Amino acid sequence: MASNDDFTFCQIGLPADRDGLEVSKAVPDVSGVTIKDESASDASFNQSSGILWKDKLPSNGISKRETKIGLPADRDGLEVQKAVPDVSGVPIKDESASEASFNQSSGILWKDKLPSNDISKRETKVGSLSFSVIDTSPREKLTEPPKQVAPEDTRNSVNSSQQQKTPGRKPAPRAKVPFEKGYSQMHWLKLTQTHPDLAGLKGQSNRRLISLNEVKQHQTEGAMWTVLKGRVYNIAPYMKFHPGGVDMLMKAVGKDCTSLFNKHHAWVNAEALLEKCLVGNLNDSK
Ligand code: HEM
Repeated sequence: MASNDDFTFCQIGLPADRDGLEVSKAVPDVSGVTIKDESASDASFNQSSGILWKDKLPSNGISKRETKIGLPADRDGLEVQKAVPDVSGVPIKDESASEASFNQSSGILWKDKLPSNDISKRETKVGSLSFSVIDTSPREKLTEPPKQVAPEDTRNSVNSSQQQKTPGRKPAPRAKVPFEKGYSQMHWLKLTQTHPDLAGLKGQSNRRLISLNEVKQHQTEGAMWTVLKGRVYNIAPYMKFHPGGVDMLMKAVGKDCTSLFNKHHAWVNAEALLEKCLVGNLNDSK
């Protein structure tokens, strides 16, 4: 095959691996058939001649046939379909359909998104092979050169299509702070497993009820208490490990930070992360 690039070959009837589809697989009995680009020396498409392709059969073959489409056309707008005659019962349909899709059940491999009046289609039969050559380039293209679009217009049209894709609001930028060496989340996990008393309980139970007033009194370097979802934690040891930075976490000290926490990362599993920092439960009554 001289140049597969010029054609789209389709197997009708037997939905198969699209990528692996070759003409030899789709038409098993036509080993003598070659399909060549018109410009034999140059494998590329010859725009000036407007010849799209021709198919030849060997001298012992039934006939030789050339198919031409009159005017040069947009290469991208061309499709060549090959049909296996055994499955001629399967209709080649919907070339003019308004949607491009692969329909497994009908065996149609593709259709193009073009209005019906834009398609010129020729069907030929050579021996056991039938060919459809469809010129899908819009008619006006053949007569009129493409309209020049002013650069400003192009920009506008790009912008408008981008606007359509972009949702109304941009998501808030992430505010993660690069961690200091030795203060990654992995290091924190290790510390929670090795440190004997991160909460600073000094033997006290972590089930006792703590008032908000007591929480407020713990704002020193070694004991920074906060309330999160009804539990009181000493977050002092976690300060430098907090991915949002020390400054952010400092806002939680001495008060109930539940709403702040949820505002920034409701998905974070603080119960697990701060398990070893638990001091007690908040006493709601006071
Ligand atoms: C008190 C317990 C807290 C814990 C255990 C905690 C834990 C975390 C974790 C694990 C992350 C990384 C999230 C991710 O990668 O998706 C994070 C990020 C962050 N945290 Fe916290 N945090 C706490 C409190 C707070 C508070 C009170 C604030 C705000 C005042 C805050 C502000 C942030 C910010 C701004 C980020 C970066 C967000 C981002 O990456 O988009 N955190 N925190």
